[in-house]
Amino acid sequence: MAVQVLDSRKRPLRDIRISVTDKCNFRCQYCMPAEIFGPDYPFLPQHKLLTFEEIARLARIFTSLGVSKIRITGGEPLMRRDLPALIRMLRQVDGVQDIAMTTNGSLLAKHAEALKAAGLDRVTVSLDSLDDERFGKINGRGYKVADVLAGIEAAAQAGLGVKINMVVQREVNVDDILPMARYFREQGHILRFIEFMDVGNTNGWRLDQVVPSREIVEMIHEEMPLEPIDPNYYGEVASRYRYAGSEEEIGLISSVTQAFCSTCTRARLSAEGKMYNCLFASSGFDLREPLREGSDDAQIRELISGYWEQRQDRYSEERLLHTPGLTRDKVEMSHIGG
Ligand SMILES: Nc1nc2c(ncn2[C@@H]2O[C@H](COP(=O)(O)OP(=O)(O)OP(=O)(O)O)[C@@H](O)[C@H]2O)c(=O)[nH]1
Ligand SMILES: C[S@@+](CC[C@H](N)C(=O)[O-])C[C@H]1O[C@@H](n2cnc3c(N)ncnc32)[C@H](O)[C@@H]1O
Ligand code: SF4
Ligand code: SF4
Repeated sequence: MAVQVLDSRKRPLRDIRISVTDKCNFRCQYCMPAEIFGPDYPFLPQHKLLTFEEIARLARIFTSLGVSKIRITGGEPLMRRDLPALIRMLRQVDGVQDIAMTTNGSLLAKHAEALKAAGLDRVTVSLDSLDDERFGKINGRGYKVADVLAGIEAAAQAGLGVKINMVVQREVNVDDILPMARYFREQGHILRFIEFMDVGNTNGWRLDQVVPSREIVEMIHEEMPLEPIDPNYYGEVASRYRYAGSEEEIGLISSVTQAFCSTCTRARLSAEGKMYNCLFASSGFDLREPLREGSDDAQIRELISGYWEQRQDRYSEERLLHTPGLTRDKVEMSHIGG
């Protein structure tokens, strides 16, 4: 029977987001700008990555503390070899109710069936534009929209649940909001609009580039009337809206204009085995050393619960109080996976 561990603001630990690699085949400017993440960038060497056995062991310990939802992420998680083997191991962990993966979709067509067969429940595919030229610039490597759409199609065909994530930036892809909404409504997939966030230290974030969710809702509502609907579960990141008179819906992830820290139940595990209590944390808590130095499950469980219990993080609620220019050092998004 799992024990529910609470942080200093009484928030339970429910989700663990596991990054399986810090590498990616894309170079999205808002996450891994090519000028920083170049050929000499010191990505993690293989021996520093948690093995699948180590990840599965940690997952068992996390579920004993109340976690029931696992999200696999990266970097690009499909860059990690033999990912279905990890999914198979996680599927066998008692207490895991939901295994999802966030991916850029470019390699998904090849792997969707094997992932489903291994026990993956659903994928969230990131796509910021349906226009090839714009998308090629956004992903920094000229990848085509068709590659990602093929991945989405293959995932749906394989029987995986599918959602789409779109990061919206004022001077980049506001014109894509309506075409994306129309297209994914037609396809029957939930599209979620994410406010551009100041993750990491290198993505050149500016508040004036953030398109507030309210504005996105108004824009869509004018063409396709929307009505708000209740969250699916406590602490859901996205606010949900339904196209009036239908079952089709969209989501808005408003980390900048309507922070949701007060119900944040998410811990993150980096590919090298550090636990982070916030997407914007400056440092993580190393679990790889105790794993490799022979600590038993009870000792590691104690370390994890202790680290969660002292958690006070609520970066997004405080963001706009920070003095410009005095920002703190933050972990990179590609390191802990969003
Ligand atoms: N600031 C902040 N942003 C988050 C947090 N969790 C997710 N996000 C952002 O929201 C985006 C969407 O996250 P997903 O992983 O698709 O959302 P999710 O809540 O796991 O989705 P569902 O399980 O489908 O409800 C991420 O890529 C991040 O950019 C969080 O705890 N804080
Ligand atoms: C870091 S990526 C990792 C998984 C995979 N590579 C992908 O892109 O889906 C996870 C999510 O974070 C989102 N993301 C990255 N940088 C962001 C930023 N600065 N603001 C908002 N969302 C961001 C991406 O769009 C993606 O949906
Ligand atoms: S958002 Fe995802 S696809 Fe884009 S650079 Fe980051 S990790 Fe890669
Ligand atoms: S900013 Fe940190 S505490 Fe707030 S919702 Fe995001 S991860 Fe959770």
